[in-house]
Amino acid sequence: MNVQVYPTPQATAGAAAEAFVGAARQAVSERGAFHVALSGGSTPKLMYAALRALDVSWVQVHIYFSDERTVGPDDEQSNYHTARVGLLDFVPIPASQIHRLEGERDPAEAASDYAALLPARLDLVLLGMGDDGHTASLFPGTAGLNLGGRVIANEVPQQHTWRLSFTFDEINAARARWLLVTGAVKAPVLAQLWRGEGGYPVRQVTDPVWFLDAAAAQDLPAS
Ligand SMILES: O=C(O)[C@H](O)[C@@H](O)[C@H](O)[C@H](O)COP(=O)(O)O
Repeated sequence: MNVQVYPTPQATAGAAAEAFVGAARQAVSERGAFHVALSGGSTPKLMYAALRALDVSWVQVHIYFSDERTVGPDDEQSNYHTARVGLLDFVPIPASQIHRLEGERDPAEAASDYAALLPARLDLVLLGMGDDGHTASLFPGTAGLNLGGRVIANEVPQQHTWRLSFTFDEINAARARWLLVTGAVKAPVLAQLWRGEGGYPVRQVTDPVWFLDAAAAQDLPAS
């Protein structure tokens, strides 16, 4: 397992941002572009802030989203909105290279259209993890956990809503997967994951690189 633990959320985000620069440089060097899917939630905000100050060849970066809430792009709940106000408004990435999941549309139609615009293979999928062990919008007990294809509409009864999400097939087809997880609230789930317990959705992500802060990693066995 590739597990990197840093003392604080800021240090964890900074390390992930530096790794993002390296991954982008390698993808551009090898294939002329960097196709990366951002995750949602709040954890990425610190990484976005760190990325704004780093040297990335943004004109060769294509941004996607691993999941999205069924809201419009200006809604503060939107993962696109979080990325836009935290990063995309501050870097010279062509608007045509920001590929938004259209949460305001019919979920099934939006999912189908999004799958059609994805590259054959993403270079990187950035993911977070909820304190219930979900990742992207693949929540415990939802149909999406077992759906194939690339992008789905997933009903999330525990949140009384639908979400748009990559499937695990899509996530695991990418060249790389990073899980950025910080905060003590995530520690119990991580400890169970490490013990092979809990049956959490995130365990279906293959060969991730874990970027953890000390609080999230506090219950893990000393490596
Ligand atoms: O849309 C979302 O909510 C995310 O894609 C989700 O999978 C997120 O990564 C986790 O819920 C962690 O969220 P936090 O970073 O806010 O803890």
